[in-house]
Amino acid sequence: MTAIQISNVEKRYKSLQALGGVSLNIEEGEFFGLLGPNGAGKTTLISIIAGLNRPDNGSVKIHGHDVVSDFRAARKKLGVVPQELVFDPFFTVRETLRLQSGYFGLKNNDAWIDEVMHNLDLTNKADTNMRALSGGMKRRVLVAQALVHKPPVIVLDEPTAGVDVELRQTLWKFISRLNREGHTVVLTTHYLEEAQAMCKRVAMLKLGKVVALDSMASLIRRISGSQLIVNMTHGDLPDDLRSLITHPETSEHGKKYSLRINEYAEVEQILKRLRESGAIIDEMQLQQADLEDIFIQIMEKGTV
Ligand SMILES: Nc1ncnc2c1ncn2[C@@H]1O[C@H](COP(=O)(O)OP(=O)(O)OP(=O)(O)O)[C@@H](O)[C@H]1O
Repeated sequence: MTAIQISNVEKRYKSLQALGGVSLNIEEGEFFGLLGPNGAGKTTLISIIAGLNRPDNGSVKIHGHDVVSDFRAARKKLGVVPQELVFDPFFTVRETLRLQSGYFGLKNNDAWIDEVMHNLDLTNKADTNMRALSGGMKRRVLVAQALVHKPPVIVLDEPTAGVDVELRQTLWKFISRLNREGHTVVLTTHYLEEAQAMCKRVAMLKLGKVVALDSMASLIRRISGSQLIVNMTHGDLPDDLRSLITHPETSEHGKKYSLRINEYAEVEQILKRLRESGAIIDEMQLQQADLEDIFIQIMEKGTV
């Protein structure tokens, strides 16, 4: 079944086209990444998915329920962790989670609330007032709140922005477990390493349009080859190797270059040529292409 069906969604803020006809299908059980630079339209799309913002055109369905015409049913299937920390400061953590359960008509939800708190390392803060929590702890509650009704679809809008390593690990462990148990997860993040580690498929948005949509594996494959980074204390790159330069870098000691290589055998050839030319290599590094390289290429050139 399709977990989230986004069909030709358009959204305009006065003269600004925030979303220019976005279509995407996210299947049940996927771990999906929604990536893009600031202002690409990710949060606008998520707020439309969450039913908090209306599209000017197009539609979104969660497990077949339209987020506008069938809002209540769609909302039950969905847990959204928003980017901004907004809370009622007068309640404790447990009260906040009970209230949220009540919003979904769930009574006697304490066993699950306890489990969620335990998995997010919140148990010892259960009776603490929200206003007394640190930012990172508040973010944990925000995640817990999104999960109180065990939604089959979980959407996280930059859940790790400004949080420490410990929370990241706790959060990813729990979210991965939920994904393994069948929950669909949609994630936006500016930490591309995180997206590369977690997401099986990604969409990249630019100025409100989908500019790439593919599995992580084939996106990574699309960018050809790796790079050999050499730092030379003596000599310089021979002319016949200059066409391999991806970007010259400045180095305090000697000359530093990143060279494009398509297969490892080429490393040997390059080193041989450098030796023949009298260059002395001080430092050398082999770097695999990663999601960040692809992201930069797609955002700059529109394709890889
Ligand atoms: N309520 C609003 N009124 C007017 N313009 C808005 C509003 N919300 C968003 N925008 C604009 O719409 C565009 C898309 O914003 P959006 O927040 O969806 O991007 P984003 O991809 O989530 O960015 P970020 O990575 O910075 O969170 C931006 O140009 C933004 O300034």
